[in-house]
Amino acid sequence: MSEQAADVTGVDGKRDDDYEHHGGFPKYEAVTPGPDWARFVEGMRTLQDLAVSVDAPDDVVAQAADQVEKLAAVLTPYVVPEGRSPAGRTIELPGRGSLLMPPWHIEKFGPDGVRSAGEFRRYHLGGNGAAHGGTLPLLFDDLMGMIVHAYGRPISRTAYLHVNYRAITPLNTPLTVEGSVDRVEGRKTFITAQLKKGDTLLADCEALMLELLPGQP
Ligand SMILES: CCCCCCCCCC(=O)SCCNC(=O)CCNC(=O)[C@H](O)C(C)(C)COP(=O)(O)OP(=O)(O)OC[C@H]1O[C@@H](n2cnc3c(N)ncnc32)[C@H](O)[C@@H]1OP(=O)(O)O
Repeated sequence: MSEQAADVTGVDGKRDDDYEHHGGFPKYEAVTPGPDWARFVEGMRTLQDLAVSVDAPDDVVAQAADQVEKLAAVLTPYVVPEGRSPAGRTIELPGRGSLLMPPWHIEKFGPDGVRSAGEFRRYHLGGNGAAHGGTLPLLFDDLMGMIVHAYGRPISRTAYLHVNYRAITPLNTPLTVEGSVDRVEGRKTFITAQLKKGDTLLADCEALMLELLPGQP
């Protein structure tokens, strides 16, 4: 696995030193994992979709449970501390290679904003074919973290995230989410973002990201 430091020099000229010393955050570095990581993550996503959508006979469920337990036993010896797994740090993969994140890919990343595109899958189902309402704040919150980082602001945490649900968010349909910094006031970064299907607004979001003080978790 090769590692490279993320470029954390932003529009206000803040460099790695500033980045590393704000808050109690570990430094995350982008990685390019081995060739099977992408296949592993996509396979796990398929399993997540299946785990929430099958109604299989007991003997089939028993077989699946046996195999899942074997797989967990294979992986357990390799658990590492936060920030050391490729999950969440593999920029080129959907959801940065993290199962927590919807499998969306970054299309634009810079001080003028971040845009990401993808689909919600069966795993994200809420009811009646629509994405679960809780998946949208997850998508927006992760986007806010990327926006504040791409803008060159120091490590910040979400103080509030206000989501307006404007229309049903469908599954298995190409969507985009995009946002940018509106204004900065001291420690506060105000950001707005929109989730769209084509030109149709599905949801919009306003967030306050607060720069962490030294030592804040
Ligand atoms: C590559 C790696 C990139 C990593 C990016 C990470 C992104 C992570 C995004 C997240 O999801 S973080 C997880 C969700 N957020 C949290 O768990 C945060 C929990 N809350 C806290 O830790 C503290 O409340 C927080 C650090 C956000 C603020 O605590 P402080 O004690 O430093 O702030 P304080 O209460 O003194 O408020 C500072 C200012 O912000 C204002 N403020 C704080 N919370 C507010 C709020 N909720 N609404 C409006 N204003 C708020 C507050 O009024 C005040 O305004 P003024 O300076 O004008 O007086």
